[in-house]
Amino acid sequence: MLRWLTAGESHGPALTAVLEGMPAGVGITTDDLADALARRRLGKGRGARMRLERDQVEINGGVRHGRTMGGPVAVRVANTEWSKWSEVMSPDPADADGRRYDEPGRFPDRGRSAPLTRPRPGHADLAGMQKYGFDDIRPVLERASARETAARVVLGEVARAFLTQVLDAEVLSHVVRIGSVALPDGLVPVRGARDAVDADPVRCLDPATSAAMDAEIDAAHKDADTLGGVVEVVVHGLPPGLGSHVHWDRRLDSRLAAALMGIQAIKGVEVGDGFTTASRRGSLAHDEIEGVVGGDPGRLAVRRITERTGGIEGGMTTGETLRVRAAMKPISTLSRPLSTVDVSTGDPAKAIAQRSDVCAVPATGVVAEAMVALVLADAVLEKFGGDSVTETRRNVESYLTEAKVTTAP
Ligand SMILES: Cc1cc2nc3c(=O)[nH]c(=O)nc-3n(C[C@H](O)[C@H](O)[C@H](O)COP(=O)(O)O)c2cc1C
Ligand SMILES: C=C(O[C@@H]1CC(C(=O)O)=C[C@@H](OP(=O)(O)O)[C@H]1O)C(=O)O
Repeated sequence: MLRWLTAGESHGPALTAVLEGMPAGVGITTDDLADALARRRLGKGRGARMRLERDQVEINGGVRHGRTMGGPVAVRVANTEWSKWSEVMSPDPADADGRRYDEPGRFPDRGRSAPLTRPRPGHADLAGMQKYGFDDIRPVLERASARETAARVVLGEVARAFLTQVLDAEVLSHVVRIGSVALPDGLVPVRGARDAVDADPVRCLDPATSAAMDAEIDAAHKDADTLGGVVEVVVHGLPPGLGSHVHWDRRLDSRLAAALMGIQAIKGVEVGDGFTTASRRGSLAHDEIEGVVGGDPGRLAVRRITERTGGIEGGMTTGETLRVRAAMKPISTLSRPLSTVDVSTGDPAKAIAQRSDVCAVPATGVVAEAMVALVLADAVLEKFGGDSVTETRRNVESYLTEAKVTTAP
């Protein structure tokens, strides 16, 4: 069983990520993690912070000479802008001279240390203040911020390496909607399409749609507004039988949905054709099955004729391409801020409006890949076990070799 945890604040010294349960022998390097973090910074619509800041990644445990050792993998992702925030976000109450950060007059111009009291509708600000009894939004926004997704992406990269090395599976994502602009139905990235998708400014497969999405972001930016959209994660190379129909929390679709919903600003999840399927008749909703000639003698090879169900039936992978979507709401920090209440006075006010992303949908695809990779790595270990990559791979091979019915590629 895989377990993972992240810690750290948006403007803190570093994020910390821990992944427990990864077998030994997974090939992973600091450069692999840095490349994954660089992908998360890509994409049109990100705010000034993405240009100013750099991720500094360091593996602090669980990996030796480029291979996992079976112990918890610990990673630190430092923030190069920390020096500008070291007083505001100091973990200790006083500096080296013993002067307290909360002493009256300590911050004459207040600046970043001034209490934030005008909660943004749509962010975690108000509910977080109410829940934890804060009179300042700062401690809420620091942890609610999607800066934390950098920590998930490094762990997801370890999971991705495991899936590649055990199954030759490939996890990739693409953007299928930004605001009102949608990719035409039926365009799904093939194996190996990741670099081409990443090279596009909005991580969209189709150049004409990409240009329209680009223009949509420019228009929202000009209007001091923000946008959401939809990302799709596609996984090639999974065997049938990950997850299970026998209990709600063993269903793979339930686990994927929870993981995707756990990403900041995700408000909807769809498996395969999901919501569209709900409007179809049964005769056009499912993937009919056919036998494939020319398979191994003595066993049956099958495939689905269409790809509507997204590669999951009964909470289990079918062996077809897995396809899940996540819908992201528009960013809630608007430079033309929404109405709110100043909680220090009770007066009507405009919400805090710091620099912010206009659209973070392309980056969210990379985060969604990480979450899907973690859930799938967990499901692979649940089904096949193994304390080393070699052992897990051997278990996969014997399952596939002995299967009476195989899913044809
Ligand atoms: C990659 C990414 C970047 C984001 N960037 C911003 C941002 O710049 N400004 C903002 O207000 N929200 C941003 N968000 C969304 C907030 O983090 C999110 O709305 C907030 O934590 C409240 O959670 P909820 O939307 O799930 O209710 C981003 C989300 C993601 C996934
Ligand atoms: C820092 C990241 O995203 C941040 C996520 C975020 C939010 O509210 O979620 C708000 C913005 O930060 P700030 O308010 O400091 O400008 C984004 O830049 C990142 O993705 O690395």
